[in-house]
Amino acid sequence: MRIDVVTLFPDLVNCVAGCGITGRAVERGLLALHCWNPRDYTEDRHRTVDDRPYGGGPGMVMKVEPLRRAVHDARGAAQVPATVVNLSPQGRRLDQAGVRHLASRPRLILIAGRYEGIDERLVELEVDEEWSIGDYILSGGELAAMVVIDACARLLPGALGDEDSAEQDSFTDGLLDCPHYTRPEVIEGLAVPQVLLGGHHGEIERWRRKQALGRTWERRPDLLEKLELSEADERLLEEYRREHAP
Ligand SMILES: Nc1nonc1C(=O)NCC1CCCCC1
Repeated sequence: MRIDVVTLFPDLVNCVAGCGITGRAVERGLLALHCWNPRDYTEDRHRTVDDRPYGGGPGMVMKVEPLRRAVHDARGAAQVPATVVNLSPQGRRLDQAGVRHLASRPRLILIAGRYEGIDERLVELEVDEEWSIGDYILSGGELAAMVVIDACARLLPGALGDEDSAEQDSFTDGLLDCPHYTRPEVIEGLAVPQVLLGGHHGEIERWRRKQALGRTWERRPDLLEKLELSEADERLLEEYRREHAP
C-alpha cells in the first residue's frame, strides 16, 4: 500500500515511518509513505501557501494552487490511481469500518490542512473523500493523517506479528477489548483474575469474551445496538449483567 501525504510538516508525518508497527510495515515494504510539501510548489519569493479569507474573519486560508500542484505531483509519482482524502472535522467520522475501507485502497493521498482550512475549490477539484478522526479541532490535519496511516498499516497482511494480533483488537468484531494483565500476579493487593492463571484456554476465551461483551454494554451500549449477538454471546452478556448488576 502506498500513502502520500500533502503537508506543510513532513517531519511530523514521517515520524510514523520511523517506529513501531508502522515503521516495521515500511521496513518490510508493506507500506510506502511519501510526503509532499505545498511550500515547495509556491512561485513567489515568500513561498506563500496561505492568504486572507474572502468575506473577512480571523486567520488564514490555504491557497488552492500550491496544494493542487503538490497533489498533481503526488498522483504522478506512481502508476496506481489514488483515492484523495481530506482530513477535517467536516469529514465522515472514522471508525474501524472506515479504516477497513481506506486500507483496502491500493493508494491514498492524504491532505493535511492547516490554518483555518483549505480553499473549498481544492476539495471540489481534487478530493474524493473527507474523513474526520473526531469532533474536536486540531492545529492541522497531520495528526489525523498519522492516525489513518497507523490504523491502516495494522490491517496490512504481515504488518502484525503474533505478539500483537489485530484479530483480538477491540473494534475488530465491534466490541470493546477485554482487560489485560501481566506479571506480577498481585500489585497493591490487586490480583490477576484466577481464570487467567489456570491455563484452561476454553475458560480463558470464555472469560475474555464475556468481559468484552460486558464492558461494551457498560461503556458503549451504542456499539452493542449495532450488533447481532449470537445466542452464546447473549447468554454470556446476561451472566455478566447478573454478576455486575448495581
Ligand atoms: N478532527 C479532525 N479530524 O480530521 N482532521 C481534524 C482536524 O481537526 N484537523 C484540523 C483542521 C484545522 C483547520 C484546517 C483543516 C484541518
